[in-house]
Amino acid sequence: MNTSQSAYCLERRHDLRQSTTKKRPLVINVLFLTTLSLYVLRGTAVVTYLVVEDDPVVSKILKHIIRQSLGDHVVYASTLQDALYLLKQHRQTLAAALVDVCLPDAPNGEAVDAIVTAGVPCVVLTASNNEETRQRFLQSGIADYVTKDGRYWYLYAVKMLARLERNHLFPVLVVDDSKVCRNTMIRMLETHRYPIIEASSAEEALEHLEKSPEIRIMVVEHELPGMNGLELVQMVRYKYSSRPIGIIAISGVNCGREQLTVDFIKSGADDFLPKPFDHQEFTCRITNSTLATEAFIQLQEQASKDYLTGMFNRRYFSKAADERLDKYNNVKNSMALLDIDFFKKTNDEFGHQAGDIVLKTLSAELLQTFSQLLSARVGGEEFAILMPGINSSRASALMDGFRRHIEGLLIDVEDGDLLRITVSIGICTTSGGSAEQMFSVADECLYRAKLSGRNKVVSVDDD
Ligand SMILES: Nc1nc2c(ncn2[C@@H]2O[C@H](COP(=O)(O)OP(=O)(O)OP(=O)(O)O)[C@@H](O)[C@H]2O)c(=O)[nH]1
Repeated sequence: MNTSQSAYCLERRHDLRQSTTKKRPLVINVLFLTTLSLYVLRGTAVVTYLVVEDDPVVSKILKHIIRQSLGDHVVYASTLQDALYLLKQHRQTLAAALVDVCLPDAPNGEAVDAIVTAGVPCVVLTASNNEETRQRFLQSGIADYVTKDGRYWYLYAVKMLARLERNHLFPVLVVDDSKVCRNTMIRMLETHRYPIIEASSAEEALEHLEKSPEIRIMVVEHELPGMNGLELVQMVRYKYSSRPIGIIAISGVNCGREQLTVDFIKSGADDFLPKPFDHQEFTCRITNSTLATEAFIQLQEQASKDYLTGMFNRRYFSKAADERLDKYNNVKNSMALLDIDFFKKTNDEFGHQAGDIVLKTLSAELLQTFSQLLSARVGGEEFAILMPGINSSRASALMDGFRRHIEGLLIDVEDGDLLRITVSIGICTTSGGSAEQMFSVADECLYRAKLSGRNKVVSVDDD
């Protein structure tokens, strides 16, 4: 490429940056029943929550809170009989239940027992703050025990229902050399629907973390054979610094506990819990850690993804591309830059919303076609695809196939308008170089594709 072309490229990149900146739910109303069942669509799966409550005032408050936080799909019932009927009806989709202890036909928690026996995570709602009753239910396998002590407790109970539905996404690694202690913690965690992985030593825990990057919470006993819990926490925070893992340290050692707590927190533990601990204290701390980890994951997502299309953004692409290229050191790697042709016209003629639909459609096509590859939206109407280990001719064939696919696509932009678009693609192939260097060469090729008529693939193999 000559100098004037390069200069044009820079100008064009500048323009592009400027342009980038512009930038079945099922409702069942069963009258006269006061069992509440929620049907919430999460993706394609229908999730049902069951709430059993006979007090009309409490039911009304719950209905209001649930509608605000979980959805608008509520069914009521007030008796054990109704609860059993709904349990049977919705067994396949029941995510969790909120159950009153005292019902007209079940005054001693029989409904709670039925729900627990059916294997549904259960939050008990009760007017009684009796310690004996609390312990009886906790030992029977309920997830939580909430007293009817005002609005904030109802809010908590409903939040807990939602939590129970999501906990399966947060595998917990339990690290303790005592099988008895592990089993006790596992029983508590199971009532909250956490997937569990066990380790009896720090070394075993590290193996699990290496094999299972989806581990989100780690409970670590300090006294372990070999490497101790504190050293394990230090190593995990060092080795997996960007991984979202909530860590709770535990210890039965009394002597020097204050210093141990401080050491753990300084080393990256989020919490410290002295043994022995109460069922609820343990699960509350696990819940807090899960919430913090979930918030961290959301922040990571927001920082790495494009809001409109859900694709990765340029910042994430550059970093992740370099990491992938490092693993493909001595082979040919390719990177493609793809840009929609005359996209300004689409916006001008059909409106910005139609333009957004085009961008979302193209993104979905890219994600589906290149699901095994790293792709991203790197500018307003510009996308990048990294093809590690793929040579120039293969990369050109792949991209030309995609170009033709897009050319043949009819995009429904609502209002009955069906649009056709074309894309121009530049490809850089090289056996060395950083993601940014490849990006720059691919951009020059893209410019040439545009200049020579658009709806084309232009590639360069720089070796
Ligand atoms: N609808 C929509 N348009 C966007 C978005 N981001 C950038 N654009 C538009 O993308 C268009 C890019 O226009 P140009 O850079 O002139 O390029 P073009 O019209 O595609 O022409 P060539 O690339 O030369 O074929 C501008 O109209 C931007 O407003 C977005 O998020 N949504």
